Amino acid sequence: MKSGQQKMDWARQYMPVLGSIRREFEEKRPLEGVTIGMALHVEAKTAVLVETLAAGGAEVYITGCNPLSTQDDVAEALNEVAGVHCYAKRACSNEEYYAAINRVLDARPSITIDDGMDLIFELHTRRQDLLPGIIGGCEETTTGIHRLRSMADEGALKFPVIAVNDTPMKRHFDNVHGTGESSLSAIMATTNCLLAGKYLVVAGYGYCGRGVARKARGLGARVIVTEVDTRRALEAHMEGFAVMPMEAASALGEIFITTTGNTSILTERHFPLLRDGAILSNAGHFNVEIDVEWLEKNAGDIERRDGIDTYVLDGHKIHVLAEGRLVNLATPKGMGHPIEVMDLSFALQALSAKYILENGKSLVAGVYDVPNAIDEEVAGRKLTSLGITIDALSEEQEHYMSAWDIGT
Ligand SMILES: NC(=O)c1ccc[n+]([C@@H]2O[C@H](COP(=O)([O-])OP(=O)(O)OC[C@H]3O[C@@H](n4cnc5c(N)ncnc54)[C@H](O)[C@@H]3O)[C@@H](O)[C@H]2O)c1
Ligand SMILES: N[C@@H](CCSC[C@H]1O[C@@H](n2cnc3c(=O)[nH]cnc32)[C@H](O)[C@@H]1O)C(=O)O
Repeated sequence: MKSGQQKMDWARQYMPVLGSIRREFEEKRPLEGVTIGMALHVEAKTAVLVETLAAGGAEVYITGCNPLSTQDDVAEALNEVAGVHCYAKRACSNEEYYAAINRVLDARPSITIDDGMDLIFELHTRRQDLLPGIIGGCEETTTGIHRLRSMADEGALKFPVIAVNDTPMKRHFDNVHGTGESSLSAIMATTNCLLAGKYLVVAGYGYCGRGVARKARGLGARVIVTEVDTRRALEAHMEGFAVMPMEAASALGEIFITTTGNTSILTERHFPLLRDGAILSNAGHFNVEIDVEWLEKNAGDIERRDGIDTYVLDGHKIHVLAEGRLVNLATPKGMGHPIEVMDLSFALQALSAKYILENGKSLVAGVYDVPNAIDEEVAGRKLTSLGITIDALSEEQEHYMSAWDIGT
């Protein structure tokens, strides 16, 4: 077996939820004749989602959603799956990246599945001619949904999109546990540095940030949190983390992980304050949380290793991992989120794609929650796969929970 197929085989065995959906898809073929266009991180777990959609009868066209996260052997293996066409390539240029997005759109998909909204952006700008053929889309990540909501607010969004990220079965597991574990393991595998006892700065205490902060504390790091939201800063404080502005944290931190989805978190204001040998990484969105562009232009000297660029500023070394792109996916050692976590996220994607096919035509353009029934179904399937049973409300309890006239 070739390495890409071996990776898919490995992932498949820890994806019981998607496996159960695949068996149903094979039998009922709910996506028969549908063309799906996708831009996701092309690696083994994504490949298992793709083969599940193809098993449901879809013709799938896929490319990457990040120039550094594609695993070429998996891309090759995907091209051998019947009904699948994969255009992703690791370390592609910006031009190649958008050319591949356009090849996916050339297939005239009626459903889109995005991670970061690059397909939908292209459709609403340079490929508007294809909009009438779109039934709807699904979006995987927080920043993609921020962008979609801004489009919807301006009346610019032209079809319904399911906000897969925002449903509990996604963000409470993928963003918290997935980003927490995969970012730290990628940093450790890339640097071989110890976390125990180190000052580790987490920028942003949202779903991703709290996962990173908690798991880093579990490994013995001294965690500092930076925030701009008063309530989240207070939550971090009461969880026992030190909270301070980034300028103060810059002088203390030994490892930095940005998880804000915002821009300009570590910039020329902070670089001169950093300790010699500080390690900077991003687990948020795109390559704008750390101002790598400024470092590239202003560093006295630059040394490049596999997954680590070292910038020398006034004799101080600043190490940036994965060119400031998602550290858990874009470092050569980054494998992305753990398989079991992506099993949940991609089960939601498969069921949401089916939902949008069945219901998209009756929905007006806008951003929609994953239907609660799908969220509950994924949780139920996961519990079943674990052999865990839970209690059910009795009639008396159901009545009590919905009554307003029963007091002290
Ligand atoms: N690496 C991954 O695999 C992965 C996984 C899931 C999500 N993401 C991405 O991570 C980012 C965060 O996602 P999330 O679900 O945690 O979002 P979130 O909205 O829950 O959290 C982001 C937090 O960052 C804070 N923030 C914003 N600007 C800040 C600033 N200047 N300084 C400090 N804090 C600031 C916000 O107040 C918020 O609390 C998004 O871009 C998302 O797309 C990455
Ligand atoms: N395309 C942007 C968007 C952020 S990706 C963040 C998303 O990646 C997803 N993700 C994380 N790990 C994996 C993985 O291993 N395979 C596929 N998707 C993943 C996860 O669900 C999360 O919402 C960028 O590359 O900067």
